[in-house]
This record gives sequence, C-alpha cells and structure tokens, in this order.
Amino acid sequence: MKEILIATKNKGKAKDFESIFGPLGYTVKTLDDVASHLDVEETGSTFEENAILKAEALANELNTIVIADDSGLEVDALNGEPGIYSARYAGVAKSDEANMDKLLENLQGVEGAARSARFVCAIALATPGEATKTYRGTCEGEIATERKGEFGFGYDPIFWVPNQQKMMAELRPEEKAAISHRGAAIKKLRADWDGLN
Ligand SMILES: O=c1nc[nH]c2c1ncn2[C@H]1C[C@H](O)[C@@H](COP(=O)(O)OP(=O)(O)OP(=O)(O)O)O1
Ligand SMILES: [Mg+2]
Repeated sequence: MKEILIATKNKGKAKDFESIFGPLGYTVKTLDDVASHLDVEETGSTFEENAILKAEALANELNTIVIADDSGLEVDALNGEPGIYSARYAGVAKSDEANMDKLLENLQGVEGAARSARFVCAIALATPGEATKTYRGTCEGEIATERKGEFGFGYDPIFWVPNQQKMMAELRPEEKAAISHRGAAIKKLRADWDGLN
C-alpha cells in the first residue's frame, strides 16, 4: 500500500489531501496517526518557513519522507492579515467560527471589490539527507459578508470564488482541489517529486 505522510493536525486539511492523493492510490496518514505527541511551534515569518519546520520535525522524528502544509488567508484591506496567523487569528484556541467572526467584524464598512483576498498554501517536502523543497499555490477571491456552504474547513464558508460564482464551502472536494491554493501547490509538488508515482 502506498502511503503519504502529512505533518498536520488539521482534519480538514488532511481531507483536502485525501481528495487528491486517494484517487492516485495513496493512503494519507497524519500526525495523529504516527506521532500525535509532536507539537511543532510555527515560529517562522513566512508560510514556507513554517511548512519546512513542520515537515522537517516529523521527517527527523521518523527518518522518512514527510509533507507539510502551511496556509492561510491574505486580506488586502487588512494589509495581508491574518496571513501566517490565520489559524490563531481570534486567539490560541484555533476556532474556525471565532476566526470567521473576527474577520467579518474587521471588514465591516469595506465593500465590494475592496474585500479582495487570497488563500495561500506552501507545501514543504522533507526527505532525510536531502534539502527540503517548497511549493506555493494561491487562490484569488473575496471575503463574503455571510457564511454559506457545508464543505471544506477554516474560512471556506466566507471565501467567495469569482471564477466559480460560489463560496469555497459550496465546492465538493474534487471541485475545490481543481481550483484551490492547495490543489495548485500539490500540482507543482507532483510535477517535481520523483518519489511519487
Ligand atoms: O483551504 C482552506 N480553506 C479554508 N481555510 C483554510 C484553507 N487553507 C488554510 N486555511 C486556514 C485555516 C487555518 O486558519 C489556517 C491554516 O493554518 P495552518 O497553521 O497552516 O494549519 P493548522 O494550524 O490548522 O494545522 P497544521 O499546522 O497542524 O497543519 O488557514
Ligand atoms: Mg498550524
């Protein structure tokens, strides 16, 4: 059985990876499956640095190939916030609901095209004995004023995707994978990764 190891504790993120790697014949394993005690502090100042920290921590622990994903939302009217702090925007508790509430509140009075934003995903591929590589994908959109949709995770219910005329949370997993920041980063990873077949 082909396995792929993602250094994440986020179940929604893991599902995004499964929707792409599952059909390719891979079983996706996460931190909770292999090293749930491992808690990596995201002390980097970029998505790439944080992805590298997470991937290398688990690769060193298990001496095997590991992928990690650090991602977030850049809102133009907020000068790129919450950015790398997206998961902890409303505090350390990491609540998607509280994070969305805070974002909607901070955008009150900002209208139309001024609510532009993008999702960013940096994926790190850590291979023992080799230099870690990174791949970035983005997805342009706008922050809606209300939640809509049942799929996805995180900020998906308030992220409007103009190209689809839908909220990200209204897209089925395979639809999201085709247009998302994570899908784009994984596409670059797959094009470059010799070990993947
Ligand atoms: O496709 C997405 N759809 C909606 N929201 C998203 C997406 N991609 C990232 N996001 C948000 C969720 C979280 O607030 C932050 C990621 O933070 P990030 O540190 O990378 O992940 P995390 O702490 O949840 O899990 P972990 O570090 O264990 O992988 O950006
Ligand atoms: Mg995190």
